[in-house]
Amino acid sequence: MSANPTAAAVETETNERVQQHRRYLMCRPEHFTVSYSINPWMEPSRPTDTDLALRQWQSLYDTYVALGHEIELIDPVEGLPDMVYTANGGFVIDGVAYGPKFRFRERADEAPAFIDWFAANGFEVAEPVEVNEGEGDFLLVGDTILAGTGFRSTGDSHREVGEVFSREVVSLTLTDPRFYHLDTAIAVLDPVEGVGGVEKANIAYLPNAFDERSQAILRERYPDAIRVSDADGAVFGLNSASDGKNVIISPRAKGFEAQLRERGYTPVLVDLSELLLGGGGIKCCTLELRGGTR
Ligand SMILES: CN(C)C(=N)NCCC[C@H](N)C(=O)O
Repeated sequence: MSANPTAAAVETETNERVQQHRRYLMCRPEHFTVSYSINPWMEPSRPTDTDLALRQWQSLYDTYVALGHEIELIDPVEGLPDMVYTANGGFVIDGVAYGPKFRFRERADEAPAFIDWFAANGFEVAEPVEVNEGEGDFLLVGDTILAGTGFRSTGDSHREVGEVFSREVVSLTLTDPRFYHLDTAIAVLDPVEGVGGVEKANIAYLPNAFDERSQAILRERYPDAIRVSDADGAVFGLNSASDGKNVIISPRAKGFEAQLRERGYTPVLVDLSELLLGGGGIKCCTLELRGGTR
């Protein structure tokens, strides 16, 4: 413990992790396969095992349920093997769902499926004009939206998402094609704004996934962030889901697991190795539903 009373108070406070309830949208990978390549992880010549993908996905689902979270399911559509990655299906705050508009033709038909689901389940839909891949590239940290660009969502979608939600949007540029969505390079650990103007929201991130300007922004805004190693980033360690206390991560991200423990979080290990063949992990299979009627 530090001799400085202020620092001591912060240490104590940051180690008391409080679990928050979550409501997530997921999609069973019944049609999962890799039949095309739109990211460096996808190799259509490599066989995939749909049953294994289903079992691994089920363990993620069961983990969320065991932690007390609420899961909604969207029906998988044959011929849309990437639909399991529901994080790309929209971005939802206060019951408003900003719909996706996919970069690649291969995923374009997922957009109406997600938009119809939101409309049928009590969400107000904001139809997108600009190319954006939902919560894959938009992360809510406190009151701020961190928005990724460089590979998928456009800079214009950052303006659009800001208009839809009337919130501050901070644009960050990804530079490494392996980390083509923001949720591969940043994990939101404490999404809720602190009390009395104190910003308690914190993140973990992979500095080398970003250009210099974005790294400087992240350093300045989140001086207390966990910076993960390239090795942990390369196994999609950051593609994780946090409820403020439990952080669901890949069992391969050993260093990140230790960093989380040091900060008082509880890492929960779930292996989605088969879904990684499509270029997605835990967070990709998880879309947070904030607000809405239920
Ligand atoms: C963590 N990531 C990257 C996601 N948010 N989504 C995964 C999308 C995978 C899909 N094959 C694609 O390339 O779009």
